[in-house]
Amino acid sequence: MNTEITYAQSLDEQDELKSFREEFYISNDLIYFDGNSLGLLSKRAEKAVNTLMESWKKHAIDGWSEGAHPWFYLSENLGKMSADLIGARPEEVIVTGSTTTNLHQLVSSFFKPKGKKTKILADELNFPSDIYALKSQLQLKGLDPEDHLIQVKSKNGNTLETQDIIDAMTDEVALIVLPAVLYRSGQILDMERLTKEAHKRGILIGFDLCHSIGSIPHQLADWQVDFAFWCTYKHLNGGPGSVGGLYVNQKHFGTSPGLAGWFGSAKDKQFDMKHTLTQAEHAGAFQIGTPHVLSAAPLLGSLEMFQEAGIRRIRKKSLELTNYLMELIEVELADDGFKIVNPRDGQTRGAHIFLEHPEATRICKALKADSVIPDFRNPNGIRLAPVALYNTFEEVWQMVQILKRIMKEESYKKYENSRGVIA
Ligand SMILES: Cc1ncc(COP(=O)(O)O)c(C=O)c1O
Ligand SMILES: Nc1ccccc1C(=O)C[C@H](N)C(=O)O
Repeated sequence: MNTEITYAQSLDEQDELKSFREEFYISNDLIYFDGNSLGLLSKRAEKAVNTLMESWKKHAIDGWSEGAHPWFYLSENLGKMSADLIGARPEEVIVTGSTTTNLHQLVSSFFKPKGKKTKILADELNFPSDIYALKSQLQLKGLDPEDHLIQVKSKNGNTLETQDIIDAMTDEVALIVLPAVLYRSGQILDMERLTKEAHKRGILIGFDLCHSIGSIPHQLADWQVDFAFWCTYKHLNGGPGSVGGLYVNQKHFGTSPGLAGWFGSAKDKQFDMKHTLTQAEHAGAFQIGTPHVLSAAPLLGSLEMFQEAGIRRIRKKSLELTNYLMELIEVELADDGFKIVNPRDGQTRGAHIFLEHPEATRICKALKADSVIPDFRNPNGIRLAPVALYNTFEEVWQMVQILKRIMKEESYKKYENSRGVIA
C-alpha cells in the first residue's frame, strides 16, 4: 500500500464530499474521530437554532403555527426529512423523544406477552441503556427478566452470528430488539434476514439505529422491520441531547401507544381537548408530550446536509476512510500490539473501527494530549470514527503517525491506565 502523505492528499482531492467539511466548526489543530459519540456542530445547524429562537422572539405562542418552521408540525417535518436515511415512508418516521424513551414507548406498545410467547430476545453486546429498558418493561408486566430476557451470546466478545440469533428465536419469544450496528465493534447485523426469520415465527422485531442512522443506508420499509428508534447526536450532528427518532411500519398504524399523551393525537383533534385520544394515523401516534423544539432545531440544518450529500455517497466515503485507516494501522503499527476487532468486509463493517490494546486507556489519554480525539470503551477498546462529512484522508494519515510516535516514544506511560468518569 502507499503510505505517503501525498497519497492521502490525492484521495482528499478526489473526494466528492470535501466541500461539506467547510460547513462544520472543525479546527485544523484537532483530529476529531469521535463523531459516532457526538457529531460536530455545523453552521447550518447553528443557523436553524437561531431561526427557531427568532420565531419564539417574534411570534411567542403563535410560533406553534407561524414563523419559518411552525413548531406544531416540526416533529413530523423532521421525520419526513429523515425517512430516506432509513428507507422508510415519510409517515412512518417521527422525530421525538430519546433513544431510551422511544424504546420504552415501542416496547410498551408492541410487547404483548400471550400464552407461551412471553419473552424478549436481545443480545449481550448491546448498549446498557437498551437492556435496562427491556428489563424494566418486563418487570412492569410482572415478568422476571432473569428468565424472560434472552441475550444472545457472542462467541468472540465482539460480534454476533446471525445463525445464533435465529437459533434463539424460539416459540417463547414475542419480541426481538437488537442494535443495527454494535456500538463497540461496529458490526452491522443482517436486518433483512433477521426480520424475515422473526416474521416466519410470528415474532415482532425492532432495531436500535443509534450507530447506523446517517452512516449506512437502510431499507426498513422493504424489509418490513416492525419498528426502530435512534438518537440524533452522533452521525446526524444534532448536538448534545438532540431529539431522537422512531419508525413504525405502516402495517402497525392504529396500534395504541403504550405510553399515551396528547401529542400522539391526530392534529385536527388535539385541541378538541377530549378525554378520549384520537391517535394520529401515522408514526406520530407514538409521540407523548410537547416536542423539545429547541433541541430538535439543529436537525433542520443538519438533515438538509444529508439530503444533499446522500447516504450512499456518505457510505462510500466512510468505507474508504475506514479501509485506509485499517491498512495504515496494519503497516505502520504492525508491532505495537493493536488488534483490529471490527468486521473487515464492507457488508458488515459499520462506520467506525475498534482496536483492542491492553494499554488502551492511557493510549487514548496520550492521543488526546496530542490533539486526536478517539473514544475509549471499557476495558481495552479504542473506537475511531473518521466521519465522511467532515474528516479527511490526510487526518487519517496524521492520526496514524501520531499514534506511531506515541507507541515508539512510549509517551502513553506518563498516564495512568484507568478511565475517567466519562470515557
Ligand atoms: C446503541 C445505543 N443505544 C442507546 C444509547 C443511549 O441512549 P440515549 O440517547 O437515550 O441516551 C446509545 C448511546 O448513548 C447507544 O449507542
Ligand atoms: N449519550 C452520551 C452522553 C455522554 C457521553 C457519551 C454518550 C454516548 O452517546 C455514548 C455512545 N452511545 C456510545 O456508543 O458509546
